[in-house]
Amino acid sequence: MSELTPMMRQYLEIKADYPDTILFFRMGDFYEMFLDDAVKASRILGITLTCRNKSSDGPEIPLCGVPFHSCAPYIAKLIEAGEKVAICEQTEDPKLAKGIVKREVVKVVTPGLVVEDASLSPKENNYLLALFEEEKRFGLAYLDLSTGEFRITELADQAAALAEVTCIGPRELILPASYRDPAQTKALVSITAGRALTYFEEWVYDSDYCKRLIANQFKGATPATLGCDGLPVALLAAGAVLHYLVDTQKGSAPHVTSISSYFESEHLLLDESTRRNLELTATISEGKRKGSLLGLMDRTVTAMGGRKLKQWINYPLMDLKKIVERQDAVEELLGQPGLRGELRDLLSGVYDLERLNGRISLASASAKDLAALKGSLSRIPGLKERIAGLNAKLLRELNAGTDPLDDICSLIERAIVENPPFVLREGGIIADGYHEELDELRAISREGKGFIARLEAKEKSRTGISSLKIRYNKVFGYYIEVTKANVSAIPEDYIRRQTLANAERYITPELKEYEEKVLGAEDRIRDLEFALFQEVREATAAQGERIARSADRLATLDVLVSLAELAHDRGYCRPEIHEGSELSITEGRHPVIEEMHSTERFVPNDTFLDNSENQLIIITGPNMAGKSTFMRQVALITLMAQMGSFVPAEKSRIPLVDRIFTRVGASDNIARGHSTFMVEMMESAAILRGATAKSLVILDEIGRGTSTFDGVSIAWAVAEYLHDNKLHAAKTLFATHYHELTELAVTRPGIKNFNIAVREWNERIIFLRKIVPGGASHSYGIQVARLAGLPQSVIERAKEILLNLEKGEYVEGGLPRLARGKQKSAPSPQLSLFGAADDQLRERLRNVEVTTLTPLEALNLVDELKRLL
Ligand SMILES: Nc1ncnc2c1ncn2[C@@H]1O[C@H](COP(=O)(O)OP(=O)(O)OP(=O)(O)O)[C@@H](O)[C@H]1O
Repeated sequence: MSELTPMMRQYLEIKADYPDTILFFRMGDFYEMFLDDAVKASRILGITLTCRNKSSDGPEIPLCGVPFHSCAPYIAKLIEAGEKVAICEQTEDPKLAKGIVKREVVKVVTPGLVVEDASLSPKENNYLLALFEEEKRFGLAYLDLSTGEFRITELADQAAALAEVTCIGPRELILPASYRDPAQTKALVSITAGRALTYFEEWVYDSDYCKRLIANQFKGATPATLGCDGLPVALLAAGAVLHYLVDTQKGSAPHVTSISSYFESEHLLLDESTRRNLELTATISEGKRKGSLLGLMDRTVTAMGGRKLKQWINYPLMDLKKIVERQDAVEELLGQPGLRGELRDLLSGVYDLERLNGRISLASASAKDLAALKGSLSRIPGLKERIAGLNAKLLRELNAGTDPLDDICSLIERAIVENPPFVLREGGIIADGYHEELDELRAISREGKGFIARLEAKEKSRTGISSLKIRYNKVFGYYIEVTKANVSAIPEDYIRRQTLANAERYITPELKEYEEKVLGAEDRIRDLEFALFQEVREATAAQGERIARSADRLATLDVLVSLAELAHDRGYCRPEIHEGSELSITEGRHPVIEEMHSTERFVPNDTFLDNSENQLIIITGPNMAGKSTFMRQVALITLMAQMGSFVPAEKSRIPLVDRIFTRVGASDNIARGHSTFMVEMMESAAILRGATAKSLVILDEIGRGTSTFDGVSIAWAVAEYLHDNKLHAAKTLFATHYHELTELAVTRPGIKNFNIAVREWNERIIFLRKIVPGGASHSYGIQVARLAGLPQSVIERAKEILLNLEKGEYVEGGLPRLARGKQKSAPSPQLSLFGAADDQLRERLRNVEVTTLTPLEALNLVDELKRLL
């Protein structure tokens, strides 16, 4: 330390308090970074790394910097890379400072707490989430600082908590310090990977401290007045979020005005793999919005609407009344295409009010933001007028609850010019007529400028120098410039200030007097304008809660219009939601695949499921026939129905479903240390544990990740369990290539067989895509392999092997192949595991010559038959 300059000592002292951030250390017009920070930041930002003290005796110090007036993109880039940035400002005027200038960290920008547009995507929330665990309860609290939304919930097991975190998709996590333990770290890898992490010691999660933080943030509120006292563990997590907020934002975040809590039971539950498998908000292959259900459904025109729609997809409702209210609104809007167009036009001029509100509260909004707020609010009266005549309850409530915020609109209208500049301290923001003193100063400034123009003319004629000019620069202020050739003609009262190669610059007392007046006025104008702007911003911030409420209503309106637009474009029907058990879909389609299909017409299919005779449907059929598509479409239609959306079908009756489970495809998770088959079995186990009679279960080829015999046995037992165990008897769609499973329908009354029809033609198959009753007998795997382009020689060889396997089956039993040949009318040329023993019994009996049988032979025969059986 002793070798260091006082400034570096100050830097290191401040840095010690912010070890896991990159410290932006303000020095004049730059933010400088030193040492390890400089090395890391220069790499991420692609800027030059230099060295301080290179020539002197002291230690070499790596250094890099970014200009303070254009630091935003640099900060955004560091945040994007998952770093946190502490902004350290000079907190006293360097001109007045004795010794080293005082400096302080004024805020820490972190990935979970950014509010600048450059670091956010419009239709995605940006959450900071705290997870806390106490007595086997898992509390989650998450905040989007950019919009002020703060939600908490509590879950009873770790898997559900992790699934919820994945669904929320926070950018940054706060975890208890005990989670640094390697065992915990491993268990949490699914949520921690790729996210910024902060660990808090136990004292932060203290109930009294939490109550104090809540009272501070929410103006004296208590957990009870916020309606959150039923979620004690989640509240402690909320405390951690507030603690972090105080720590990083230094000031307050007044637009965070309440906490809303929710319970698992309020929503149709979807576990992590189901969300992924059904590609609700992102595709499996590329993780993109496009191609997902959200991508298809999103016809919103505001960023707020886009975020809300995502929430509706992630949290379908369980409350019949609320679903019907949404449906009523969608139906009414669907019936009025002209009105819908007008509403969309008006809404598309509404900026992201939630984020504007956030920036206004955090005092980071520019005058442009205020103008955008005014422009957006000015759309509200038109919107209200247009929905005023509608009948649906939700629309009437939306209308009543949307505050046009006239007072804010007219304040901004009066105070801020039409098209204000982005920079705040250069003036040009406040409108004429808003403030008397400002108007006077502006008059002086204008007049002063006019005076200078007149003075220039006067001096030209006095000196006879026609090229004489009065100019201005930052160093000398106003001056008179005369070319070298005319210098002899200058009057005596000219005072020389500067000599250039071919000109001289002068001032006169008269010029300086006016300069003072003009420049003094301009300085004052700039200061006054900034102060007035801050006043307007503060007055607007004080109405943050009202702005937030209106913003929420407009977002809902946008989503409802979007759902109506979708229903209109794609010809959807209104599902009848009911509390019973029957799920019936007529001519249902897969919403995403039908839209992607441009060449092949999407073939609609019917579905009927209930909790008695059609509880579990075994679906067989060739590869590529459309089994997965069919099952997913049933799940998606159910989910869309519970969101309040219309659905891709001619007609549908959907029971309230408490959970949708899917076990689809081979998704392995090597990162979590599980093989493909292990994941498959873990997901199946979770389904058997969690499914209820009100659930919908989609099982796509379970058991295929292991040997055929093991696979069939597991699939068989799982189907039986879901049928026999009434507590877990969920409505189930079960696709399989194990045709043996079709036999379950014989003994189990709730199990039915369906298959997806194909037609054979010249050794090829034609997919009809129609689901029909009965089991299939053939997988046509080899034909599909041929379609996929497997070499002809491989296809031929596969056919030979298949034939041998089929024949070999019967030879192994020791029975004559000829007899088997006569049996050819038997339904299945497919390798039949369970049919073999039956066939052998039958063959054996058929060959018995009863008339010549001795009693002993008869006895032996019975014994043999029993053994065969
Ligand atoms: N009803 C339909 N109408 C038109 N095309 C369809 C339909 N259903 C499925 N398809 C098309 O068939 C393709 C294969 O469907 P899907 O993956 O559902 O078959 P599968 O029977 O599950 O196959 P596998 O047994 O090989 O997994 C889909 O990608 C889709 O393009």
